[in-house]
Amino acid sequence: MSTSTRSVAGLIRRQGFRQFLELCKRYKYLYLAVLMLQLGGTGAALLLAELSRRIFDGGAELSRAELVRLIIGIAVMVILGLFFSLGARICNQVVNTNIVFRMRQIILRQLTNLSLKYHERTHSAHTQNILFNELEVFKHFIVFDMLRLISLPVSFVAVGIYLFTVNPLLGAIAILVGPFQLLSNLVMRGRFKDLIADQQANGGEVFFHMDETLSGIREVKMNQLEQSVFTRFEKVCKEGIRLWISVEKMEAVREFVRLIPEKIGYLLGITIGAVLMVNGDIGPGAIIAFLTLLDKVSEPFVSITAIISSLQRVSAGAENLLTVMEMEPEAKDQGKALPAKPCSIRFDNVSFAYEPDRPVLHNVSFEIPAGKSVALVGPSGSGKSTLIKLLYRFYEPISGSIRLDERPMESYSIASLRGQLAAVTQDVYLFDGTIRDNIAIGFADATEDDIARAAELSQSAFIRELPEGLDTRVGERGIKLSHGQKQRVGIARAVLRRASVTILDEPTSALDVETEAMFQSDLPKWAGASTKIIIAHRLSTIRDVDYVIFLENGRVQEMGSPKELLQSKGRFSDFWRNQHIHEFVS
Ligand SMILES: Nc1ncnc2c1ncn2[C@@H]1O[C@H](COP(=O)(O)OP(=O)(O)OP(=O)(O)O)[C@@H](O)[C@H]1O
Repeated sequence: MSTSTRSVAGLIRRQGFRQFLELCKRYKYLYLAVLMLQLGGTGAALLLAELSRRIFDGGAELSRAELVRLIIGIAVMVILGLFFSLGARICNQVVNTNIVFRMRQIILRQLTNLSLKYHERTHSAHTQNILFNELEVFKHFIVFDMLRLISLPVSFVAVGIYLFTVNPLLGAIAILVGPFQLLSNLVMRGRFKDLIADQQANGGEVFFHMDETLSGIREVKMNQLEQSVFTRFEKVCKEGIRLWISVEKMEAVREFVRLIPEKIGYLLGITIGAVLMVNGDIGPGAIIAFLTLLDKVSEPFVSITAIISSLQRVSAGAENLLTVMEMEPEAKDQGKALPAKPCSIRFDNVSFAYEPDRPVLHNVSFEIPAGKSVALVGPSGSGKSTLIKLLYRFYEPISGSIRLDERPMESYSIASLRGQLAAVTQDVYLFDGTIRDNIAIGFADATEDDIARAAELSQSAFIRELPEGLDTRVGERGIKLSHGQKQRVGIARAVLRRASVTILDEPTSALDVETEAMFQSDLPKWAGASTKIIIAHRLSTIRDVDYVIFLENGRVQEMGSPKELLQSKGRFSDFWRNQHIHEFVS
């Protein structure tokens, strides 16, 4: 982490930080209400001190009526003070709740707008850590400290002036206590920031371990990894305990240092006040006022101390959050709309690499005429899925171009491009909702007829047999459905889209032979006239396609109709014979 990022000044200059500060503007009236209530509280405290001073200075000379009036005044100030603090607390909580939820919305929106590249490179636990741990650090600053920052100067000046008028010497002591308290922020500043950064990193590790264990719970159980998972997690937790205790100790030491000037001020005030009183320069009321208000004068400095500490926490502990906020989101709406009709696809010398020095595609060129079907075939890792990712514009080619209907794909908006692509993958992701929700995902206005047709064309007869039919809940990731049933729902989803391009990543792998055959023969019916790209691992899937593109090590080795390629006895034919000898023979 760079020093500039970790310095408070560097932090304030950062765009990610300012974006959150902007959020505060929305709540300016609530902040104002809190400010007024806090100032009301300071006013009540001042009057309380003044009334107390009058009682003690008046002593035996006060008439009964005056004494009663002063005591009633004190009672009113105490009650007002209570109500001011109640009101401030409620407003504070309203701001707090709003800001936390809005910050979550901002961060989630930013995360969903970031490219797939970011998400493929970042562990989901890391992202969750940002959403929870780092956000918590930020929230504390924005919600609590910002509010205190506003009321600080006013109460300091008001109380300071009052004490000065009561007695300049006592006033000076009270005012000087505060600035000395700021020194506590210098205590182990660098070490404090290092610890906070380590603490946040450890928070990320905790999330990482929990996420890995729970996401892979089936593998953990099948391989009896419970103990080793627990042992590793225990180590991370021990480190967490060490770091948290170290931070708390450091905070305690800083608090101790902060209290020293306050206590010295208290002792000095009592001593000097007593001398002045004995000499008859001030009455006992002045000392009472001093003691009542000493806290109030130093309060702003206590707040500044907390704010600086909080900023130090943010600058060291919210680095990932700020980095994410400053990333460029996908510009999904720039460009013209891709027409809703089957389109031709042309790859011209496309090369691509995920990592700079590891090319995955080399000068890939092919063309798929509009409405035709093409099978992408090749050994594992040859780059088939990568071609699809480029088509979705999840990544950009390093060189070469991809054209849709003879126009560069960059000329179309990403939103319309993705809207015209329908993909069915082997591993269909179902959201926790009903089957109907999962089929109609992204199509809020799909009619019952559309959904029923999609279910029918995807051979999803099983839905009718479920007691709640389309309203059956599928559970987390569709856990309540079999693999084949999930795939049918995925197919129904694609059918509903009526997209220009249909992409099938071996979608029938989990279907029984009979259903697969029906599915294949119905392909033209459900995929309509769309251009079809099929990633194939089984000969049965590609028998009827118009063209086959055989990829190997990121290069197109052969192209042609399935029959031609099988007859030519080239690389594709060899590959197929080796991989699918039984199917081939049959
Ligand atoms: N997100 C990624 N980051 C880095 N490398 C990747 C990423 N995704 C894929 N690769 C690499 O790119 C190469 C091509 O992968 P791709 O998934 O396109 O192959 P594939 O032909 O679809 O394989 P399969 O048939 O096994 O699905 C592989 O070497 C793979 O390791």
